Amino acid sequence: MSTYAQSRTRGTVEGKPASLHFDDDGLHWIKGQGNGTEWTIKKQNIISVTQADLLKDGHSVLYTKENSRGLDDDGTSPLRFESMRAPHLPPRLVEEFKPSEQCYWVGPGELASFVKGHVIISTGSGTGLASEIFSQLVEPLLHHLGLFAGEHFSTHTTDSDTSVAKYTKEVILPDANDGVQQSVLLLSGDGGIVDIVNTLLSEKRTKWYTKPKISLLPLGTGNALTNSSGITGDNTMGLRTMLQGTPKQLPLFRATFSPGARLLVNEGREERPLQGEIDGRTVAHGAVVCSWGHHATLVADSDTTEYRKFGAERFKTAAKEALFPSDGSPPHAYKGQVTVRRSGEDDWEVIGANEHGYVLATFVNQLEAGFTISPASKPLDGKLRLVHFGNLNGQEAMDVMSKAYQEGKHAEDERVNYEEIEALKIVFEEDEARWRRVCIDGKIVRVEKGGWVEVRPIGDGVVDLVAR
Ligand SMILES: Nc1ncnc2c1ncn2[C@@H]1O[C@H](COP(=O)(O)OP(=O)(O)OP(=O)(O)O)[C@@H](O)[C@H]1O
Repeated sequence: MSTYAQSRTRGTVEGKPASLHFDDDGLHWIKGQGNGTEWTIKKQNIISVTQADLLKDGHSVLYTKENSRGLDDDGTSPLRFESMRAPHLPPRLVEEFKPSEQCYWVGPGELASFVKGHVIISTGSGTGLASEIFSQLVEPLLHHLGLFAGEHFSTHTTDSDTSVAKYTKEVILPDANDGVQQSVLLLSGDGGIVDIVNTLLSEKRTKWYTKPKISLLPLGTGNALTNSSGITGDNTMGLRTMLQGTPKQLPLFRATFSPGARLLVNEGREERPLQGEIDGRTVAHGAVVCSWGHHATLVADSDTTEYRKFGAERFKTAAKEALFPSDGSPPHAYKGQVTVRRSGEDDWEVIGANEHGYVLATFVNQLEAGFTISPASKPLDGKLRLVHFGNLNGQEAMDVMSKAYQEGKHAEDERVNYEEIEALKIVFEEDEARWRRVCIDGKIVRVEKGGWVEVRPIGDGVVDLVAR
């Protein structure tokens, strides 16, 4: 007798007799007496297994299915939602994909009486697919779970780069300050989280303040947070983690700037004052990265409508342009003084000479899927790590950066300083403004001539991130 025959479970699929089998590859079933075609739902596509309401002992398998897409990515959601009613599922499958009882999005129950639900759809994130993915994948799932807009959650779709901050200030913060528990489903890249966190930290919080729980779906370009916090890694666009994950405090850093620092918006054409101020100093908060040099330049130069069409490729294209300028000149040598403070030490130590290529402090393991910038970083460990190299020529810099795509091998390269730090300070000695741009989680801050930035982790969190 085959292994399949020995391990199969007799049951039904959509009301018709079938024999089912679950293994590391997924859920397989054969209709009827067990000698027909085998059907499979791949394990990586399974979102969850829930109790089917019509059948007391029955279950539904909730999963994603690939949409066929045009070669030119025509704006269709890559995945759509599907479900399959099947009582008598293999017990291992039911156990492995049981949703968390603490999750608000599992369906209307006791939690719905005291938790408020919000869905934020960031239309400007990534390649602009958030609305489409909400309607083809997320909303059908929520409907299946018995959750409806207006009744169980409020929906907010962004129409500008200040939408998320405004919604946070006007809707989420007042309730958080009154001690109301809130679950936020955020369809965006890292930028959406940064907007929420900076708004919450720049306003007054009461002693009743209750941290909103955020489920982040990877709808941005790099999606550093989802790729580094165990939210992705399957083919459900973060929905499995939304239903099965646990809320964990999101570690944050504070970047304190000299007084002339300004946020650059609208493809760098406009500037705005920074939102945050603490003890009279200008600050910005982040959960991913603070950088200066090639990284900040390539993020800033590629944040245009034209570049955004390329998705994560935009970073590689902009990197080539930064390292091999079209006039044949070498890459820019960034002038300034970089110092770090290490754990248990009072003194600041100077890093490198006064010309730099790459200066980056991060909490996360990957800045985009497969680009392992900090191989020692564990999900949400809150440890700040420095990645630095000096003024290398274009080919050398490209060699070093390419190693980040080989599981973070650049960290072992002797040209790279890679270490855990407590704080980083940069004093800029550049005349030209474009070489004084700093990246904070994808946002760009330009510092004035002779200005500085200092970065360190902060102890208190303001949101929890649902992660694995
Ligand atoms: N309708 C809109 N018009 C203009 N800006 C928008 C709109 N919706 C969202 N935004 C802004 O666009 C930015 C998108 O950033 P986000 O980080 O979410 O995506 P990304 O940059 O593509 O991804 P990542 O940071 O993960 O690489 C955010 O700052 C957000 O405030």
